[in-house]
Amino acid sequence: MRVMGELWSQLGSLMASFMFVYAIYEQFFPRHLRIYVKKYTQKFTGLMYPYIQISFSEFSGERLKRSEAYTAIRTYLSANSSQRAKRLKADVVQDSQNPLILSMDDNEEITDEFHGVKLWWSANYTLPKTQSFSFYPTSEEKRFLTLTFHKRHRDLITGSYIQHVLKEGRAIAVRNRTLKLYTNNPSNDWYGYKRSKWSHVNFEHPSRFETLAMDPKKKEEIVNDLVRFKTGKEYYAKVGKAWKRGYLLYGPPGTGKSSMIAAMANFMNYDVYDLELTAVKENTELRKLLIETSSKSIIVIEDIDCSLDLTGQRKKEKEKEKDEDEEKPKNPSKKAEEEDKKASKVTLSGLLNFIDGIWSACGGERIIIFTTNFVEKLDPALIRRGRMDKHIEMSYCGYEAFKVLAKNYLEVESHSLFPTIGRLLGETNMSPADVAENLMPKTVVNDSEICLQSLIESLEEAKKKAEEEAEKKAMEEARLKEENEKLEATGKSAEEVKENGTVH
Ligand SMILES: Nc1ncnc2c1ncn2[C@@H]1O[C@H](COP(=O)(O)OP(=O)(O)OP(=O)(O)O)[C@@H](O)[C@H]1O
Ligand SMILES: [Mg+2]
Repeated sequence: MRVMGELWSQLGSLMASFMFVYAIYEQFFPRHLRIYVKKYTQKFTGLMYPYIQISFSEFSGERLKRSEAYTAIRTYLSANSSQRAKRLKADVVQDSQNPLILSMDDNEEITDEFHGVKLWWSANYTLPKTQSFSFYPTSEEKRFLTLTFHKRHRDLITGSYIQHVLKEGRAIAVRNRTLKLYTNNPSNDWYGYKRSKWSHVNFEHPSRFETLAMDPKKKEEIVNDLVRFKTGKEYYAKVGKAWKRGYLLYGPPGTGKSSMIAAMANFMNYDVYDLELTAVKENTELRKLLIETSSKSIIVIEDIDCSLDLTGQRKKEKEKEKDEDEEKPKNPSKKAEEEDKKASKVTLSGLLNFIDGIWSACGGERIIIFTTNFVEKLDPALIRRGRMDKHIEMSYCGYEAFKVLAKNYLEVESHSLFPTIGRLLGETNMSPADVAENLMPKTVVNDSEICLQSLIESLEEAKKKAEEEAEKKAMEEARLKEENEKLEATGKSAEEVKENGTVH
């Protein structure tokens, strides 16, 4: 004990002398001299120190994008560290197959071995230069992983080991992958505690191509297109095109546009980013959201005609509004507020840049899908080929599509009522959603005949309704035609009639 006590006191006085010398050095040595000394000390220790260090930062560039290498290495180390590291960090990921994820804690070090060579990995972080007190991690905290190895193994490590780690990390990530459905947060939440532009939940949609009711030829064409895209990395590189593809899904409500997106995601094993454009204030925000999406993903903008002021129709309406505005002056402050609201929205050119600007190539392997009920309303610039490479029409239920639904819902592949249904489907428009609703069993007993009969009744009703509406329309047209003919006969202009009342 006495020896220990003496040792401590000697160490204490040594530290005190060192601090004293350092204080004198700091005080009396000019700054440029100190830099000089530091430079040569580092050079000298570099000569003596036989190890090489490589660091991998969490974010590449100016914190724009999470580094893919960092993520892959972290995954590799998480898979290996739980046995080797002594201080582990536990993350509970609720929506994962394996909810408890263990990884090495900050400032912890683990060893790895490659072809008999030993190397060290450590997880580190640096704090921001200007510190302010906060309960939450600041956005300036920089995390990085450091790899240390002996300099005589430089070629092996930089040549094969790092490639091995990245490959393994990516493979582990694919094996553990559960599909995610992301939705964008309002920009006010981007820099708070959560610091996240996208929120996600597990994507567990049951829709598959097998359950999708549509023309089998069309379905096969889409599946082939997707396979070509997935396996086309070299092809896209060869022709100098960014590795992405745009689909425009259009058709009446309930024809399976959203179901098609889910089927695509399940088929490709891609995450889905459901982009709510109305929550995006401006074009720069749109770009930031895009950069934060990962590759192997589908970016979806549903009902594009409703999300934005992008349609020719709406532009005209806006012009009309403008004219009206000029006529009756509004409360000026309210008007300014409204103008401001309009100005802070995403524009068509912003969206075009989002789809095919240079930023959209970051990450690659991405599919962009727009859906709309009214394709004719969209600005042609938005949907031209090259942007939306493939236009897919989701139409009313045909006979082939009905057969898929009957098989899925009733497990029936043929029935004596099928021909009647086929004829009625050819004569009237009914969405697959409505057909599917009729095929759902109404009682606990799953009687396919009752369901098919109910579908026939609905189809007949729909047909009758459509015929009545067509008759009404024809009568209205005939009345208008007659009125026009009378007008021409009297030689009066339409304006005159409007002013003086109807023609008799
Ligand atoms: N082609 C289809 N194949 C199988 N089921 C379908 C199909 N179309 C619609 N359905 C059924 O109808 C429901 C609604 O379809 P979905 O949401 O995909 O339509 P939508 O075209 O996206 O409609 P909206 O234009 O209103 O968004 C789905 O949950 C699905 O059960
Ligand atoms: Mg939909």
